Amino acid sequence: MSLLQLKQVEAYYGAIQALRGVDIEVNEGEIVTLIGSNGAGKSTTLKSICGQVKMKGEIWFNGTNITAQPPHLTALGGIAHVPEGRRIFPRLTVKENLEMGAFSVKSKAVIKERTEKAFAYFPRLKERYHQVGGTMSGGEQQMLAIARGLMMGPKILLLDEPSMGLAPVIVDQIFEIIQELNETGMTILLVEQNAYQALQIAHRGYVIQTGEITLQDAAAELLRNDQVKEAYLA
Ligand SMILES: Nc1ncnc2c1ncn2[C@@H]1O[C@H](COP(=O)(O)OP(=O)(O)OP(=O)(O)O)[C@@H](O)[C@H]1O
Repeated sequence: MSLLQLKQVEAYYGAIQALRGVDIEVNEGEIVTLIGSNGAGKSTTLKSICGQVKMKGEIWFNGTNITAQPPHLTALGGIAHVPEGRRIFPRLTVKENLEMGAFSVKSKAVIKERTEKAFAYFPRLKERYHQVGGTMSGGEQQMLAIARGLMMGPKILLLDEPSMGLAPVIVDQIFEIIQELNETGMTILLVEQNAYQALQIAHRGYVIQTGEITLQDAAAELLRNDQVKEAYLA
C-alpha cells in the first residue's frame, strides 16, 4: 500500500525552480532511496514533503492530502524528517535531545518506552545519556538525530544524507541500523549521495538530476544499470 506519494511536485526558491514534475511513491514497509549529485534536488524533495519550501503539485500521506502542510503538523502526522548535517541541539544532553524529539508527547511512560526502544537500536546513546550532544562524535550525533526522529513514533522516516562526513566504518553501522529499523517495520525514504550503499539496503530507488526524476527501478536493477554505474558508482 502506498504510504507517501509525491505527484508532479515543483519547488521554488524565489525565482529558482529546484524540482520539476517529481513523482515519487513510497509503499508501506519499503526503503526507497533517492540518489543524485550535489544540488540535484534531494534535500528539496524532503523539504517539500515537510512544508519547508514553496511548491506546486500534491503530496499525499497515509490517505490524506498534506500538500504544503506546515512542518510541525507533518511531524505530528507521522513523518519524521532527519535533516542533513545532524542538526541536534548541541548544548543539550542526549536525554534532553530525545525529550525534545517527543515534544508533543504528554505521557512520561510513552517517552520512556520510546527512549528504551531507541537505545535498543543505538546502545551507544544509552552510554552517553547525560553527555552534551555537541561533544559527541559525528557518528554518535547522527545516531542521536535519527533516534530523536523516532521519538514521535513516526510512520515514515525521511533521512537526508545520514552518511555525510562520517568514516566508512561508522557509515556501515548507520546503514545497518537503517536496515534494522526497516526490518522491524519502519518505512524509510533515504536521500543519499552514497548511491552504492543506499542501493544495497533499499528496495527501490529513484535518480534525480537537476530537479527531475530521470530513472526509477528496483534497487538491484539500478545497481546494474550502466548509466547509474557511470554517474554514481564509479
Ligand atoms: N535556500 C536556497 N535558496 C536558493 N536556492 C537553493 C536553496 N536551497 C537549495 N537551492 C538550490 O536548489 C537546488 C537543489 O538543492 P538541494 O539542496 O535540494 O540539492 P541536493 O540534491 O540535496 O544537494 P546537496 O547534497 O548539495 O544538498 C540547487 O540548485 C540549489 O542550489
